[in-house]
Amino acid sequence: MKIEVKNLTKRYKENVALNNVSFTLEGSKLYGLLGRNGAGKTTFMDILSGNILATEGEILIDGEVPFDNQKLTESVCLIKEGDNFKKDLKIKDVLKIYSYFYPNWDQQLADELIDTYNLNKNAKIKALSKGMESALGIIVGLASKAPITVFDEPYIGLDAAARKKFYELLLEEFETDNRMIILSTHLIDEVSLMFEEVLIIQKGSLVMQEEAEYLRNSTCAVTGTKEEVKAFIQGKEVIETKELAGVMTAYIYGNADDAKAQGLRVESIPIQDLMIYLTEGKKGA
Ligand SMILES: Nc1ncnc2c1ncn2[C@@H]1O[C@H](COP(=O)(O)OP(=O)(O)OP(=O)(O)O)[C@@H](O)[C@H]1O
Repeated sequence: MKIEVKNLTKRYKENVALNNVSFTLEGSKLYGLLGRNGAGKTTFMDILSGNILATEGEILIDGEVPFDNQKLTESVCLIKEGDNFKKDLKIKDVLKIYSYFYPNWDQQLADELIDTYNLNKNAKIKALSKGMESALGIIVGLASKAPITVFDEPYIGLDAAARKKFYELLLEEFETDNRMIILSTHLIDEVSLMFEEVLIIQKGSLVMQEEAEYLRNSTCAVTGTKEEVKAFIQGKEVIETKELAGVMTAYIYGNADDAKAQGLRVESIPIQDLMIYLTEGKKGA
């Protein structure tokens, strides 16, 4: 499916959550939607899911506006950080409701995942721990088989092992199904290797949209003595430098194969560090 975001603005009174943002997402990819607190990520996901209206501009899904459009809302499954389900329902009721709503619902997958996450189908939502409720969100999101599935920080309260399971499930999903998944997360280091494309939003504006592979190949971190690194980065496009006890690391754009020949250590830059740099507006050396 194709999502076209055109000059999208959302204002809450004087608060501008999204400011004239435009971009396109297309095909079955795992998108990472990143940004600091309050950047506008959730607002974008709410408009995409047809939950709220834009103030100006629009989002088109395969050419149509999602608000009040049942065909499209059946194609988009948004799982939020919490409060996805009514507290008085039982897990089995939640599964039934979602199975009616999503035409591609996969009951077998839902049942398998209920076992995987050790949930009791007869338990009420209000009796679940935070982690259990998050697990149910993940189960519903995956079993919905919605062509566009959006996870907004879906794992509050989930421990590291349960999160790892979620990442494995996401990857399995990609091997077997054609669907676009948008994952918004602050745990970037845990998932960045899975992203195929990364979007970074800062204060309501898009500051970067790039293929993750390109990011990995077009930037690098070079480490060595302060003198060596300073000499090496002369004339290069530097993102950031860090120095500790005479050892310097420079994040630069471009290929640094020649740095290895000079005895410098060359590594890739964690996407999390790029995000912090881009959203803090730090200057390079
Ligand atoms: N219902 C609302 N009423 C007023 N302001 C709102 C509302 N929802 C969001 N905002 C504001 O819009 C801006 C963007 O919020 P949003 O929740 O989209 O950010 P976010 O990137 O999802 O943040 P986080 O990573 O903390 O979840 C913030 O300044 C927020 O205070």
